[in-house]
Amino acid sequence: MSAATRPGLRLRDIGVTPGFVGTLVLLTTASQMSFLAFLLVMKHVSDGVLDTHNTATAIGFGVLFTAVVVLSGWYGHLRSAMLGAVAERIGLTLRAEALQAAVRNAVRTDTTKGAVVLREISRVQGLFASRAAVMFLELVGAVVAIAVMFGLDTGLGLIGLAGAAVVAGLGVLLHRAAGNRLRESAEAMAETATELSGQLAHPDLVRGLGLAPATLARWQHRYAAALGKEEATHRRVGALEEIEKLVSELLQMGAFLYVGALLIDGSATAGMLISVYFLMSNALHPFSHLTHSWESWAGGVAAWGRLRQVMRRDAAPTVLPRDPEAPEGLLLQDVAFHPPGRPAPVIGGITLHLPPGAVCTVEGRNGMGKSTLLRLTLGLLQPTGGRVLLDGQDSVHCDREEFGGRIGYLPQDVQLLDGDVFANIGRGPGAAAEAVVAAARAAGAHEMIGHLPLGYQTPAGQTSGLSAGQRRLVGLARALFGDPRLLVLDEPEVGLDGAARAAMRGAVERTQARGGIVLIVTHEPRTWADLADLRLILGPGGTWQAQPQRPEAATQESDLAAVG
Ligand SMILES: Nc1ncnc2c1ncn2[C@@H]1O[C@H](COP(=O)(O)OP(=O)(O)OP(=O)(O)O)[C@@H](O)[C@H]1O
Repeated sequence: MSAATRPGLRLRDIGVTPGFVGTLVLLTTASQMSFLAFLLVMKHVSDGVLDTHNTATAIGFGVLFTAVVVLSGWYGHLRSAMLGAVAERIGLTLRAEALQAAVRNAVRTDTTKGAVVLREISRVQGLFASRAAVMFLELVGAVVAIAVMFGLDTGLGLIGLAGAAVVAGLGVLLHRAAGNRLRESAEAMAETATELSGQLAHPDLVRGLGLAPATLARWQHRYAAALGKEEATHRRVGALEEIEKLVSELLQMGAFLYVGALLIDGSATAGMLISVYFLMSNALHPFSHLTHSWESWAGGVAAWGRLRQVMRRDAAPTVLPRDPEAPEGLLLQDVAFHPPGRPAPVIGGITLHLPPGAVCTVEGRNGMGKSTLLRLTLGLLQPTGGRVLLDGQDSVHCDREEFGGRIGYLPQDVQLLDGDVFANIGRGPGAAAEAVVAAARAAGAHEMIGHLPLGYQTPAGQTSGLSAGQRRLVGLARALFGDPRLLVLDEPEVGLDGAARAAMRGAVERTQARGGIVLIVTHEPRTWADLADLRLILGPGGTWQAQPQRPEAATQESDLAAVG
């Protein structure tokens, strides 16, 4: 079955609708028009005032000027508020969805992309928050200003046009000078910081093996190189920015002098002389603003593209209804996993039915695909062929929250999340206390937790002082929380003492007795031999073999397993 996905992230999902863009264009045009009206009125009125010395007209002119400034400010405020709302919406809605896609991406590719996705979201937010997204609209103002300059005098229009071309050209130069260097050096710096924090996450190893000086030296060397590159680029960009500013001012002054000459010549008015300064500024500044915000604009657009890609490729799969024909329990129907580029599949078309109350051990040498099979069963990995159904519900095309509630999973490397022991067992801080304690008791962890300094309130994250065995027991309690229908244990016996092993066995027995299904990856099949109904043995190249352990169970439940 192919993974049906949503059409992907669109601009309208974050509120950038045609209506939104239209309103932005209208506000920008209105602001430009009011500026233009102001200029024309100012020109005529000031020429009149100079001739007639009429104070009332001068006051009227002042009032008009204030009104236009207030109006433009109001338009600007409205526009900022609209853009701010988009930035906020990106933070509120996109973050959750994009992070879920990042988690799916991380599970699929075995990488940690969450932090990268967060950075991409911040970049897109920055695009709107910094107004860089609407810098292009400001170009309308430049076109209008140049057109008015042509209307006043062809020579003046040419000065405006040439000035805009020079500033835009300098912008291109500026962009070339910065090129990808700023982004590259920022990425190099982020990479070195990530690498360092990755190494510092294993302080015992780094200190114990005396790796600290080498680690720091390597980091310092790479960091200094990235910093040097960034500073050189900043210096170059800074110099070009200064040149651009100077050229803009010279051009403005040039236009002023040109109209001054026309005035002396009698072919221009004083009003025109005053207007020309504002007109030049309107003709040049949008280009220079665009240049200065180019990095954040280009960065934001590229980040948007990458975000769309992640969200399209790792969009939430569509939820399929339960298959009414499917039998109760866990059904693996011709499940295969053949990653591209590999000569043979990791999992080669397993068909298996485990009815309620069945225990199955999964065996095989290192690298034979045991963990991959568990991930396929849990729906964390999309099979390249076949499907997995738990009580008729597809494990990939499901409501993850609902499906996750029916699953208990104890991975090989137990990761406890930030928060206390209670929140970890209860899969969140709002769980019912009785259910959390019941799960802890079932895992044989209740007493151990009682002896912790803060009991169930003991922090359980990475920095907690829980031992590896204690973490495993808390992990088992989390797996048993809510009496899951399917309990999946990845090498559960590793690193546990006698009492903890007994608790683990007890948990399997109780799950079996209440009609749950248990899947155990193990390198010690004998530990589970008396409980297992079925042994699934994985071999190289996706080969597999299913051996029923209890003939009576196999005959009673004729479809306990199909043998491949
Ligand atoms: N998403 C994936 N893409 C490509 N290859 C993968 C993917 N997931 C697993 N594999 C490959 O499948 C093989 C089996 O890995 P898996 O972790 O399932 O083995 P295992 O039997 O659990 O090993 P061990 O006993 O050492 O834990 C490995 O070679 C691994 O690289």
